[in-house]
Amino acid sequence: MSRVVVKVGSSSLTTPDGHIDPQRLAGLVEAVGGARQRGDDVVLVSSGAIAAGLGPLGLPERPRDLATQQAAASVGQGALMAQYSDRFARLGLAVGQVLLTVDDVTRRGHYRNAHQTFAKLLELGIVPIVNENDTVATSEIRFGDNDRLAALVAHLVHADLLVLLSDVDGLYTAHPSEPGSRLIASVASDADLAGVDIARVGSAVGTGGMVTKVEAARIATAAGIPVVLTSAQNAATALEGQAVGTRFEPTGKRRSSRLLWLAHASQTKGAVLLDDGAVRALTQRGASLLAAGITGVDGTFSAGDPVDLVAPGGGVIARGLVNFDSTELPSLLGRSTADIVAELGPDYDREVVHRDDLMVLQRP
Ligand SMILES: Nc1ncnc2c1ncn2[C@@H]1O[C@H](COP(=O)(O)OP(=O)(O)O)[C@@H](O)[C@H]1O
Ligand SMILES: N[C@@H](CCC(=O)OP(=O)(O)O)C(=O)O
Repeated sequence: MSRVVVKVGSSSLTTPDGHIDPQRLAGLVEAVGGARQRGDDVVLVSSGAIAAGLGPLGLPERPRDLATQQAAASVGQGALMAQYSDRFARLGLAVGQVLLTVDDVTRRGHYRNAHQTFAKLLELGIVPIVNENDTVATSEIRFGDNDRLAALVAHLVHADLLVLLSDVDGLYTAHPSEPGSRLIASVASDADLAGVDIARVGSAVGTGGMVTKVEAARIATAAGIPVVLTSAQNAATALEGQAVGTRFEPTGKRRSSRLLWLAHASQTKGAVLLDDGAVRALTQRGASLLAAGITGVDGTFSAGDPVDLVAPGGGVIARGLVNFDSTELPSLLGRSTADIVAELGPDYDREVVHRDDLMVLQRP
């Protein structure tokens, strides 16, 4: 038995006039049902809320402004879930809706909660259907694309495989309409992507084209999870474990899920500027960040927010969840914790960023 996260794009589920395509949705549900019958756990990450809301709202194309996107998502998400519930019920399977925002998975308490929600749903044999909570997500807190969301969910649920389904049957050496472009069957490392052209955007309803899919594949494979990228028509074949589309091999090992979200999903609210000693302490010794090694603060943030940690040269060397508000930090800069506690009391006996809440992105 294995655990699979399947992500399906808007273009594979909806018609150009902004409605759900019932046949294609049913085909996907059949494929997922087959995997469940074999005993596999499946989490479905489904896009299509905005695209499926266009028709009912009489919108001719994907709106550009956030408020109308949110309204379309609100209508479309309900329509999608209604069809999924109906189709899965015909196979004797129950579905559970999970709508996530970035905060749900980066803040410590919320993250644990999301993890437990998935564990319980899977234990009960339910097929979780995940999307971003588009209706409440503002531009600052948005993932914006479900490819990366799926990679992070795959890591969160300890998946054995991530399947990315699109309207194209795999990654090509250049846009599939370019003469001479060829399907790439296997990607073992970044070196195999050298010279591959993924710049051209995809369908009118999809968001990221190949760029976000390759990025998602990088996140998942770096965390030890293989990825298969293929078309929705090939869903059953991919779920049966047969070679199809493009397979990305794992390049790294599993690490703390919450920190993976922090590095790849969160939008930082500001930055904390470090001196050379602090950079060395973080990158070489895995230490926590103390006020003594901080030279400045940028932006407005509250305790608990994700921030960039910036080296003297300007490079972002890490991300972390900060334990102080941006208004509190300036008076603490360069001071030892003992000195701060002596003046301000035991409440101030905390690291600016604890090492457990910190992800080093690059070593100088
Ligand atoms: N090198 C490439 N190989 C395959 N597809 C590519 C490539 N470069 C760009 N694309 C485009 O990316 C599209 C898939 O992305 P997108 O439309 O966002 O899909 P989805 O809605 O499934 O997320 C393909 O249909 C294709 O037009
Ligand atoms: N959350 C959005 C989808 C975002 C997205 O990544 O779309 P797609 O590129 O079609 O996978 C929605 O449901 O409309």
